[in-house]
Amino acid sequence: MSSYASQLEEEQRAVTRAYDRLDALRAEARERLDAVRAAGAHGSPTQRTERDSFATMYEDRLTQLRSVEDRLVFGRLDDSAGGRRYIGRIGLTDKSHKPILTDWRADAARPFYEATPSHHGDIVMRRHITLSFREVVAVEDEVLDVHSDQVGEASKSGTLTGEGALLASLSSRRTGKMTDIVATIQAEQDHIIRSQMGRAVVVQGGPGTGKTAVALHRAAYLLYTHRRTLERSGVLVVGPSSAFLHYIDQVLPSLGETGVVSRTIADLIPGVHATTFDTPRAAQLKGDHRMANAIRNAVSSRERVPADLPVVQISGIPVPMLAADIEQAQAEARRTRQPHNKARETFVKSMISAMRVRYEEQLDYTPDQDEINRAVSLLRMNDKVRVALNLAWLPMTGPWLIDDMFSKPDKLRRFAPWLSDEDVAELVRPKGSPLTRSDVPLLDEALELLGDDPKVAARRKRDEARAKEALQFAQDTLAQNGIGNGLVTSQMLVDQINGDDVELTAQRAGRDREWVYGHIVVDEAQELTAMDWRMLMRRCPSRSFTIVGDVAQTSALGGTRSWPKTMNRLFGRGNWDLNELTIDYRNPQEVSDLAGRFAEAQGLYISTVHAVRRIADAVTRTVVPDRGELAAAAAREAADLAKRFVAKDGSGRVAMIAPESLVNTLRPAVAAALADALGADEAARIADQEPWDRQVTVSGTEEVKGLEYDAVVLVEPSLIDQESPSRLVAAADLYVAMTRPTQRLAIVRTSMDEKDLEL
Ligand SMILES: Nc1ncnc2c1ncn2[C@@H]1O[C@H](COP(=O)(O)OP(=O)(O)OP(=O)(O)O)[C@@H](O)[C@H]1O
Repeated sequence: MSSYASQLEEEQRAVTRAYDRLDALRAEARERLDAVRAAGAHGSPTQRTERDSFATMYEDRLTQLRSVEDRLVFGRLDDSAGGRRYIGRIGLTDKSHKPILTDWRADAARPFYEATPSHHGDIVMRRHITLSFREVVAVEDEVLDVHSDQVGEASKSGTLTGEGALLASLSSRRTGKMTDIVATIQAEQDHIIRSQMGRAVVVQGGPGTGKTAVALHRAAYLLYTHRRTLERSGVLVVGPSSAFLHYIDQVLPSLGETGVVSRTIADLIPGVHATTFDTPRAAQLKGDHRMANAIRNAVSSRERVPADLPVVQISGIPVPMLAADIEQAQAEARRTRQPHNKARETFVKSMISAMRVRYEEQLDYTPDQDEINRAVSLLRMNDKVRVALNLAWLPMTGPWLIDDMFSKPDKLRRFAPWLSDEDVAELVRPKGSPLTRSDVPLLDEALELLGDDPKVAARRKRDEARAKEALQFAQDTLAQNGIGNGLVTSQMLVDQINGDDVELTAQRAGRDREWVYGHIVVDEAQELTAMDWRMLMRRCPSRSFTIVGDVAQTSALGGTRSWPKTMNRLFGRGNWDLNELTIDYRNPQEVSDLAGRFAEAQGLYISTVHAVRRIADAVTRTVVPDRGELAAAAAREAADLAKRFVAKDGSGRVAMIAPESLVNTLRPAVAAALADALGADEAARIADQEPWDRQVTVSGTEEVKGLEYDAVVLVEPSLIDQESPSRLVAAADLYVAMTRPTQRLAIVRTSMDEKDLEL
């Protein structure tokens, strides 16, 4: 047997041992679950609740143990004393608590990602283990201490290499789902993943440098390291679009973390889902931080002294509503510092009592309590009083306030006096228009000032009471039974019963607008406006953020083009750290160079990136004489690429990125070309796929943010440029489009287009 084969065999034994242990733990959890279920619905209510809690706990444990099946073990560290530790997705120990596998997030796993020949501590060799299902198919060694014996051994057995594992993972076909990178996290990425919680960590990096990957692994790392805190408060991941959230949704579960809430800004408020978009200019105006004042003005305009104040007859006595009483009652209500709708209760109470005093003043005797009560209830029921009180302090819902403000130009001008006439014209829309993506932070601001729906408040109170009761119950159960057995810790039971399980936390957080998260991860953060940021800051007052983005890819007019400017304002100088990622793992060098040159020529500030792979024919160009031939040529190109990259097993992705005005013409052309090139059945299979999971797509530039494909067909770029709201936005959008492919970039354009824009 060759020595390489014997190395594989040796590792197979270690890997089999880890899987055997995993199987045993699964069987144990399964058995316990069955036993609990078999007990059925018998016993006292206390026993039943106890059994339910155990059942949920074992189910969760089973889910976790199942989710780590793929690539359970991927590394090994050898130390100078001859010790070995295997690195994997989770930590495992044998029955006598001896370690079998070290969790990638544990401190002991750090050198696997961070050790270098110049800084390796007592680690002398790092081994990458590649599995196919449960079989070891490759091992590669990096020797960190050149003086150690392992150098000779590794070179003898042919396992000595450098970046094979990384390059293999980068060249694999795209599946439409992002995969985790635990096995190949690079040192500059690891440094960010493991950085301290409690501060704002900003990650700037060019396209494909792993910002998204790093942000998600950091979330998993923080959940592991600060589980106690984050289990209670939860982690929120904010992404640019639902398609993007679909793309990343398997990364955290594959790392054993299922309890994270992921949302776009458009659906961050429970029960609200904005599906329409403003024009770029309107979105910019709405994103301006002064819009917070506009909302405040809109609310306070409903706390005023009406011009006509009524005098009402109560038991034949004229009772006036006085401006001075209104002012006094309003001051009292404001002093409560409660939101508008809640503070209104104080206002009304104090007004009724002021009017009662006015009533009493008219009498030449002292009324008894009955008479006073009668007068008060007559005042309360009086229509004129009710109308005047509403005019003085109107109860409102958030959506109504937003709708009202944007459907009345006079009001908008009054609440936002900095807007020009053109701005107002850009923003005004018919009453009853649907809520847009850029309305959402304004709505959130309004809800903050108005206060929540009373129903939501009541539910929160109930939840709190229930959680308190459950805690007591958990403590009693533990005291009576004393549970554990290694599989489930007593703390898990308390959390489980108390509803502090991460998954439950996520569910509760997701439906509570006022939920305060322990950490927020923001991806494509350069696109957020000042109002978006306000919405996120409210959700994490501890200011523990991971913020990743690229200021050269900003396409929102109100987005960020300089991190210091935005971050100093949000967190204060010195309270945030800027990290930079510099290696492009996605694009072939030829694509990365072309995109970089273009962006620079357009005046974008771009991060320097170094692409790690070369593919000689990565960029191709097709020029047709005129627009009449464009669709057919582009569709042919897409079909050729589909033939090459798209497989029946669902792997392989091709995207056509085109000017918005051509998308509707291109879609049928691509469908027809696919049928020609791949046959009707295969074309139909692709057409039937869910839009976010389709193997061949046609879209504008906005939808492809953060995503990646094996091949991209970029159509008529100068038209994309012309259709953009500004030159910089156009440049950023084209930069994004060009940097989506992992293998091929095909540019298809007319000769006119070629003259208009150098690329
Ligand atoms: N250490 C790594 N090992 C293996 N693959 C990696 C590594 N780092 C990044 N990648 C891969 O590189 C690709 C690009 O990563 P990612 O999408 O996180 O980049 P990004 O910086 O967010 O890009 P963009 O700004 O263009 O959205 C992904 O397929 C990711 O899995």
